[in-house]
Amino acid sequence: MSLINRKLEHVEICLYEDVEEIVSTLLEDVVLIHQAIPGISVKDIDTRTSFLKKQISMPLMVTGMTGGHQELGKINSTIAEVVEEMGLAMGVGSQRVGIEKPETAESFRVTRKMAPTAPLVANLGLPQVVKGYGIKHFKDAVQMIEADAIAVHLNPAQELFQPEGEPDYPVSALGTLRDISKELGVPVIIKESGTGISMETAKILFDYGFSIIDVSGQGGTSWIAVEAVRNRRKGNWKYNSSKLFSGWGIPTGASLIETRYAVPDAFLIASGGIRTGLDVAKSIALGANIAGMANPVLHRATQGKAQLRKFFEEVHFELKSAMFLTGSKDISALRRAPLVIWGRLREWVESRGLTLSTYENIRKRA
Ligand SMILES: CC(C)CCOP(=O)(O)OP(=O)(O)O
Ligand SMILES: [Mg+2]
Repeated sequence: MSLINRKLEHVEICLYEDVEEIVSTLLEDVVLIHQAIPGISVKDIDTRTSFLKKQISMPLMVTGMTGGHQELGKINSTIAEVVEEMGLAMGVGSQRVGIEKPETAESFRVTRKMAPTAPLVANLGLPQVVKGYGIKHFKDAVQMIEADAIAVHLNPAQELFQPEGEPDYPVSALGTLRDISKELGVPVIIKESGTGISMETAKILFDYGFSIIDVSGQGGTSWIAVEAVRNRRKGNWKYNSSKLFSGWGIPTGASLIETRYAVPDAFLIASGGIRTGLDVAKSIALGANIAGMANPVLHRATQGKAQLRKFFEEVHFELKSAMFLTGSKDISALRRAPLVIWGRLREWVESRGLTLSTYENIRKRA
């Protein structure tokens, strides 16, 4: 029962405890340049793009959050219905519980039932590959939601501070995952979980053949902070240390630049603290192919479909607003939109030995 309880506890903590925005994404240090003659009309703006060989209405996916209990299945169902209606993409939470507790698989399966055509992303953790998960587990997870891809989550910081965590992350697991991916039939996405991907790690992922990367940086939900709450509730000795590390990780804006710099041809998903359509626009201009949101969607989903629909409509308007005011008629134009990187994000880039002029060329070719 502890695995299922952890799934329920994670969602309850993300909804009701203070575990977000411990530090900034540094996206506030990205300024899209205003153009007083945009040269286009808002009505002509095209926000569509493609993801996993399907077209989506704007470069946004709901990144994997939950599943593993009937109540969590209701959340997946609500999100999936609105995602399908609005032409977006969606991931599910770790399906380890759906495999180890088959009675909970319906809480994942409902996602494809409610989103028959949307791009859907399955989810398993690299710790499970270390623990022996093989091609059958991966095929089961993909089949469970008829997924278009599977995200393999990297969560070493969360596992380290989780009371029952499994902080084992040998590089050899990537070799095992590469072998699995060759037989799987759908692409493997590598996603972090709120602490970001560095340029060193991006290079290792690329060397092992993984080039669809969700950076999931710091600035949104801190999963170390989530486990700190669990430690507090359980009186676990790790509590103080997990509080100390709650802001650990690479801010999303910095992780996006590092990953794009390291792997210029990767398909990049920018998640971790993406809260508005302006964040989405900045992420695309900075080099992401699409953006990802989780916790803000979870909050609206628990308020009902109408609230979630209204939220996505606001995000779409904010994205179109940034595109109009930068004179970007479509997503490929937005990717080349002039921008300034200043403040701490500029300091981060320079102290990591990256040159902004080189980055400018890289981000525009993506
Ligand atoms: C992926 C992470 C952000 C949330 C789930 O962490 P977890 O260790 O509970 O996931 P598992 O059920 O796969 O162990
Ligand atoms: Mg785990």
